[in-house]
Amino acid sequence: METTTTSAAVTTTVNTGGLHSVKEPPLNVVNTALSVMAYDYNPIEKISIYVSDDGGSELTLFAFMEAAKFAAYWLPFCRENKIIQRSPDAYFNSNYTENSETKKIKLMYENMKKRIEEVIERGKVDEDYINNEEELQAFTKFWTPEFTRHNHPSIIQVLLESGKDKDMTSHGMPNLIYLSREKNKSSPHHFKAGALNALLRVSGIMTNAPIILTLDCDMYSNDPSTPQRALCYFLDQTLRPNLAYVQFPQTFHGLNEADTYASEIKGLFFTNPIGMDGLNGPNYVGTGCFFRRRAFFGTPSMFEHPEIPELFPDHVVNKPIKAQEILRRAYYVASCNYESGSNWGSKIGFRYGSLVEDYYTGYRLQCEGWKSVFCNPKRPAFLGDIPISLYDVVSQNKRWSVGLLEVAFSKYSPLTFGVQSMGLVMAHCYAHYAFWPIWSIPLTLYAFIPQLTLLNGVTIFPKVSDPWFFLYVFMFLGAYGQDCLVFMSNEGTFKRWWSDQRMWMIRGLTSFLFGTIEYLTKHLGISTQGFNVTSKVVDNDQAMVLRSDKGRMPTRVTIFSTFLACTLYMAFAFLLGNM
Ligand SMILES: O=c1ccn([C@@H]2O[C@H](COP(=O)(O)OP(=O)(O)O[C@H]3O[C@H](CO)[C@@H](O)[C@H](O)[C@H]3O)[C@@H](O)[C@H]2O)c(=O)[nH]1
Ligand SMILES: [Mn+2]
Repeated sequence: METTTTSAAVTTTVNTGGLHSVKEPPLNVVNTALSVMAYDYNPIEKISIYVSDDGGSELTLFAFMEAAKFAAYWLPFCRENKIIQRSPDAYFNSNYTENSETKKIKLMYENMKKRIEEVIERGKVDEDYINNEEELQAFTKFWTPEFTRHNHPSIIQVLLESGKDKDMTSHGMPNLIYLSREKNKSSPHHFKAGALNALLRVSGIMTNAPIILTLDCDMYSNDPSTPQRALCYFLDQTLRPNLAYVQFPQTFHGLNEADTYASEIKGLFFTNPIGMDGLNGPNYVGTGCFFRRRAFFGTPSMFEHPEIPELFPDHVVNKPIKAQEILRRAYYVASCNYESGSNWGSKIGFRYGSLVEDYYTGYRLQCEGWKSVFCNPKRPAFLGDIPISLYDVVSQNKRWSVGLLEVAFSKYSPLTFGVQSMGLVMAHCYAHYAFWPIWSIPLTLYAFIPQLTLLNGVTIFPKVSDPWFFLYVFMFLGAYGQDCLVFMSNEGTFKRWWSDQRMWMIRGLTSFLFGTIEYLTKHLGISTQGFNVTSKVVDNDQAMVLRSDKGRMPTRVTIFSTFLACTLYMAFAFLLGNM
């Protein structure tokens, strides 16, 4: 697997928590994987797709066994018809031309979908859904009665082997590997960062491509030429050898006109990365990002040795991925205690210690002297699902808040360590995010104090006749005007800006506030909360199932009661003030 100027091996990792077949439906992950398996890349055999299933769900493995079969038809169909939209679900929902060929492939897709949905409905893979001895073995060997999500051995299944497996036109196919790392209660699993590090090692042992794309299960490829676009940067002599990653923006499909919950998060995914691109490069946002494998092993000038030579980023794998020796080693590096006492998570790989492992890893890499690039093509390279409800947005943001504060008050704080390592301006960009949650303090004060003063007859704002009033007006209009202009100049609309402002207030009074409280209680040892996966369903019935999830009710009530209390209080003050 070497890099030449014309082709490079690419590893694509698709993450699914599979934590909940309702929150992260296997069919979505399958669509994501198929969209990248169908990349326009020559030779396609150099692409390997690793699916990390952190929930260890047999349903996900089953879905991928089906997907591997369907891929043999889907890949040549896309290639021969020059299809741009290569996520089957998105393609069949678009305005495609119907003819006998598209009808045939649609029928196959529907059949696959039906089988996957039936298996999900039953909650397990029955024997009549299993096609051969090899598949049967996989299910019976791993999913024993003792198997639980939090306690199970590693599972590695090679579903497609490039070089051996061919599509219906005898053309090559990429590697497709299913991985669910070992889990047990006594070893920390480090959430997504832990899953990504296991992927980094397993892919290192099996194919060791120099370029890695990380993709979440809720984001499919929307443009088959994306790898070439990213590779242009990696092969550019002027950018090498300090370039660690090429980040594409997170873009979403299915936003309504006003983007009610401001899910687009324009500042985070568009405006700020454009600015940071003019400095050392944007922060990593967890998905749609191509990395140079070498960046995970030390600074550009100081190589950090992994434990075994097979994991060196320049190691050449010269055995087939199904070779006994390769598989044995892959299981070894996917095990729970492989990392104990090692540098994984501190000096090597994705970094541990924050719930926003993406922000933290990008930050630490840039502190080490690595650079990054923001690539924002006209046609979005990836399209993702937006959180489906206000509750989801708010709790996602609460999780981010906790993660950001973990960085803000660590020994790697952007204010201290950051300023020393990357300079004042870059450190300021990172600090801006790290301290986001403490905006809850001024926002909460702003939401309550004016009413309090109103009720008590105290004036805190200058009178219209007072010359200071103009300074106040100037600052008010200036701040909002500038924010609105920046928003609108990046393909924004006034309506969406308004939603963005509204959500900022809602976040301030809920996510940021509760995130700060959770961070404080966590650090005082009172509570230990983890990573709650954002749900990815759009189906209403399924959403209802999710809503009735018993354990989550109390947080929802407390989170919204603050906001409700504030609104009622404002209304009350308004009425009283007008009497
Ligand atoms: O223990 C875990 C938890 C999560 N995941 C996966 O991580 C991804 C991201 O989780 P999601 O619930 O979608 O989080 P979001 O808040 O929607 O994601 C944003 O924020 C995360 C934390 O900063 C980043 O990891 C994501 O890339 C970024 O899109 C998903 O594919 C999950 O399956 C795991 O593999 N293992
Ligand atoms: Mn997500």
